[in-house]
Amino acid sequence: MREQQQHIRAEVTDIGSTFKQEIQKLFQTMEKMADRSRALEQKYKMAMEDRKKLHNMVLDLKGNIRVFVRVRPINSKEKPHEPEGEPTINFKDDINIGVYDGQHSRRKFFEFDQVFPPTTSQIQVFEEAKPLATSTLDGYNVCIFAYGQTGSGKTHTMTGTGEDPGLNTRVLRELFRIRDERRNEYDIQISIAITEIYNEAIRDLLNPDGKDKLDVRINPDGTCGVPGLTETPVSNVDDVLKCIGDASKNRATSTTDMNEQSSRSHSIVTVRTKCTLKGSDTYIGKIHLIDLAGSENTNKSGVTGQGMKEAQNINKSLSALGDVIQSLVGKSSHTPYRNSKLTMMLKDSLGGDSKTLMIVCVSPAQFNVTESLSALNFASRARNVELGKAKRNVASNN
Ligand SMILES: Nc1ncnc2c1ncn2[C@@H]1O[C@H](COP(=O)(O)OP(=O)(O)OP(=O)(O)O)[C@@H](O)[C@H]1O
Repeated sequence: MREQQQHIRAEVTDIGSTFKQEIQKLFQTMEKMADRSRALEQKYKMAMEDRKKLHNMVLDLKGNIRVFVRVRPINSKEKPHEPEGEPTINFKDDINIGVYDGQHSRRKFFEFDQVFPPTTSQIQVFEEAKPLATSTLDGYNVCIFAYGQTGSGKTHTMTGTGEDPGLNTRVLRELFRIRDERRNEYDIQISIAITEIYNEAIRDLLNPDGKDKLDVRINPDGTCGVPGLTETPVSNVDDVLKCIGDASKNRATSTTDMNEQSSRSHSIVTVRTKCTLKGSDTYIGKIHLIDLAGSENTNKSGVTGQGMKEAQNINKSLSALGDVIQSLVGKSSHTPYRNSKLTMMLKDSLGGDSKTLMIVCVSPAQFNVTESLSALNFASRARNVELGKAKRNVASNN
C-alpha cells in the first residue's frame, strides 16, 4: 500500500514537472511569437509610412487633390450596424475604409491619403494638414475644404469649439508660429477675410452691413478675387479669434431634423500672406479654409419653405462643384467654373497651381449609408484630379 502511494506520488511529481516544463516552453514560444508580431507590426507601420511618403511625392509632382476622410463618433440615437450585424463603416488601416452597403449586401473599400476613425482628436487632424500652413507662407495657393452630408462633422472639423478648436484656428496659430520663427530673415504680413455664400449671394462676414453687392472676379491671368471684400490685417492669434468670433455671429445657421445647428451656407476663411525675404523676393500665399454647407436629402432633414430654398441652393452649388471635379478628372477643354459662386471662388484653388486638401466628413450610422457611399465615391473621383505641380507666387523686389 505504502509502496503504491509512493509510486503514485512519484508519478504525480513527474507529471507536475513535465507539465511545468511544457508550460514554460509554451510561454517562451508565446513570447517569441509576441516579439515577432511586434516586429512585424513595426515593419508594417514603416512600410505604410514609406508608402505614404512615396505617394505624397507622386501627388506633389502631379498636383493631385489630397483627400482625407474623417468619420465622426456615433450618437446615442443612431445604429452603427446593418440588421445582419455588419458594421456600416470599418477601418482596415489608416488609408483604407470599407462601407457595408446593406442594399447589395457587400462591402466596398476605398483608399484615401488618410482615414481618421471617430477617436481621432482635432490635434491629430491638424498634424496631418499642418504642412499646408508652411506652404502658404512659402507662397503657394492652398485650399482646405470640408465636404460631406449635413451633420457629418464639417463645422466640428473646421471651426470646432473654443476649448478644442478646429483647423481654422490651428492653421492660423501655425502661421503665426512660423512667422515668429522666420522673423530674423523675413518681413511677414498676414490678413484675413471671411465670407459666406448664402443662396448664391456672397456675404462679407466681417462687414455684414456693407452696401456693396459682392461678386467674384476672374482675372485674365486665371486668378480670382472678390473686389470690395473686407481684408483685416491680423498680427496675432487674438486678432484672428476676434475676427472668427465676429464672423460666426453673422453666419446663417438653423435647426434641421439632421443637425441642431446646421450651416445653411458655405463659409470661407481666406488668409493672405506676404512673406518678404529681407532685401530680396516676396512670396505671396493664400489659403482658403472652407466649411461647405452639407449636402442634404430634404426628405430626411424635414425642411420646408425657406429651408427648402436653402437646401436647393446648397445642393445646386455642390453639384456644380461635382461637375468641375468631373471635368478636371476628364481633362475637358472647358471647366464649368461659372456655374456657381462657389466654383468661381475656388477657381484658382481647384484648377490653378495650388495645393488642395479635401476632408470628407462621414457619419458612421447605418441610416446615412447611402450618403456616406455617395460622399466617398465623389471623393475618390476628386482624388484623381491632376492639377499639375503647384507653383509659388514670387514677386521680385529687385
Ligand atoms: N469628430 C467629432 N467628435 C465629436 N463630435 C462631433 C465630431 N464630428 C461632429 N460632431 C458633432 O456632431 C454634430 C454635427 O456636426 P457638425 O455641425 O460639425 O456637422 P456639419 O457637417 O457641419 O453639418 P451641417 O452641414 O448641417 O452644418 C455636432 O453636434 C458636432 O459637435
